[in-house]
Amino acid sequence: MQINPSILSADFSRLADEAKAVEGADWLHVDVMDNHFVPNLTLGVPVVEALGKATDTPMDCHLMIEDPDRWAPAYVEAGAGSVTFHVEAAAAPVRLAREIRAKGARAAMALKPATPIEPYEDLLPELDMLLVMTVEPGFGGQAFLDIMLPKIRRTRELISRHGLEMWLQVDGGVSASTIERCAEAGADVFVAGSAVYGAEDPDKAVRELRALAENAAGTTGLCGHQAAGR
Ligand SMILES: O=C(CO)[C@@H](O)[C@H](O)COP(=O)(O)O
Repeated sequence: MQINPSILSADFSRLADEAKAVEGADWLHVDVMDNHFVPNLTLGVPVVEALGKATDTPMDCHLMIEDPDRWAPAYVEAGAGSVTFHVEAAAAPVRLAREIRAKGARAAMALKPATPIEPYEDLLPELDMLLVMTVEPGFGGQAFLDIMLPKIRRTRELISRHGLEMWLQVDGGVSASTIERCAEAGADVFVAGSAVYGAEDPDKAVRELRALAENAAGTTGLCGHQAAGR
């Protein structure tokens, strides 16, 4: 059970300090938005490079951009340990996943709420993680979409059926009141923005979310950076 705070909800004028404020986190979730794939604009390669120098927590870069085939490798070179591209934006998802892995990072693929998992079942062995979006991508602080729970469950079933070790991440509206349902449905990596950075003590919020997820799933897995890495 891994908790990845989303820096979209952090104070961008103090990014390095905000990254250090969650050192008990498994990964730092970095939301890259280009104002084309999603209606918001955040940060790019130079900021990821700078963040990597500011924290020991590995970075999980979620690319909400057009043409990830062109840009994703640059995020690995900038220091991302995991790079997620959207299947809706990728021209050649298998080639891209192989390229990310060949460069030494974990390869992950994201699905927007209206994108089903079933057409992509055969791609699962090419991936280290699948991200089921539980809000429409673009903004933090949105309400969790309960209607995504069956998709989380079906995705976990497919992963098990193929005997894969891959992680199943959820992102959007994850909080103390929704994380247990996600864990019960089979998610094991949880992105949380406002629930972490909106808390008085972000690191404590990470620990509390992890405990809720572990209890819900009946696990007591590794925590912190022990669980991260390939
Ligand atoms: O990718 C996104 C939004 O597109 C997320 O990573 C959000 O940043 C999560 O924020 P909360 O919903 O947890 O506040």
